[in-house]
Amino acid sequence: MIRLQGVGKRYPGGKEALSNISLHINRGELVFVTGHSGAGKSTLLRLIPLLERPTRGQIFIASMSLARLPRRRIPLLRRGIGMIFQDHRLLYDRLVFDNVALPLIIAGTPYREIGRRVRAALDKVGLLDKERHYPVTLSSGEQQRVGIARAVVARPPILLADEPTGNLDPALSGEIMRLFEQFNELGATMMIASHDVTLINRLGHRRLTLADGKLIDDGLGQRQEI
Ligand SMILES: Nc1ncnc2c1ncn2[C@@H]1O[C@H](COP(=O)(O)OP(=O)(O)OP(=O)(O)O)[C@@H](O)[C@H]1O
Repeated sequence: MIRLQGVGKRYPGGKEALSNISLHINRGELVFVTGHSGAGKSTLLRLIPLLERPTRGQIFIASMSLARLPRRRIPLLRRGIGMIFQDHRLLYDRLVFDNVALPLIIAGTPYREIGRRVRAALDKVGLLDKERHYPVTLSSGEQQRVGIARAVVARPPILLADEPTGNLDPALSGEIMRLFEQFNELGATMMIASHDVTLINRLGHRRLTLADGKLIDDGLGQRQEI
């Protein structure tokens, strides 16, 4: 589903954030991405919806080469990828309902469908009673769950989460990971970047380990030289 071949990323004027990354994530897999601060986890996730472009190598999503994707097709690529950020990135002047509805509006979903699907997504994250609230009136964990509802509402085949439990206590982190496992069981291919080694160990999914921009372990028993 997601394949990288010899991918490198150097930010303008910066050092190499990723170098020579090759990996393959199968359809329906749930994979953790771990590594020290600055190891390249966010950069790796940002390459997949083309929020950043690689400076070397090739990325394929469902066998389609991103290098060959015309610029006008990028919005369509992004509609198939739900993203969850640590800092939520909600629209604070819009109600919870409107935040979650956004991907459906962008996708041109018929109006009568929107209410039903937004409520189904809010129900899934336990926030059905908050649809008429503004995000600022919610706790950090609730805001994170609004972000998750927004990411899954259009049922994208790929979900990417960047430190989704970074600000949350262990109980809430565990709850959010269980939600992710449910989405994965429904078929979503998932990449979750996280520092939370205790939680990752407990859940026991495949783990990609980055160090200084290199993939030092692909979680398949093939440890690479740094
Ligand atoms: N927009 C940018 N411009 C220049 N350098 C960047 C940019 N974004 C990231 N970097 C650099 O690329 C490297 C990898 O950063 P990245 O954010 O991907 O790491 P990370 O593993 O997600 O770190 P953290 O866990 O702290 O979020 C770092 O050296 C960082 O300073």
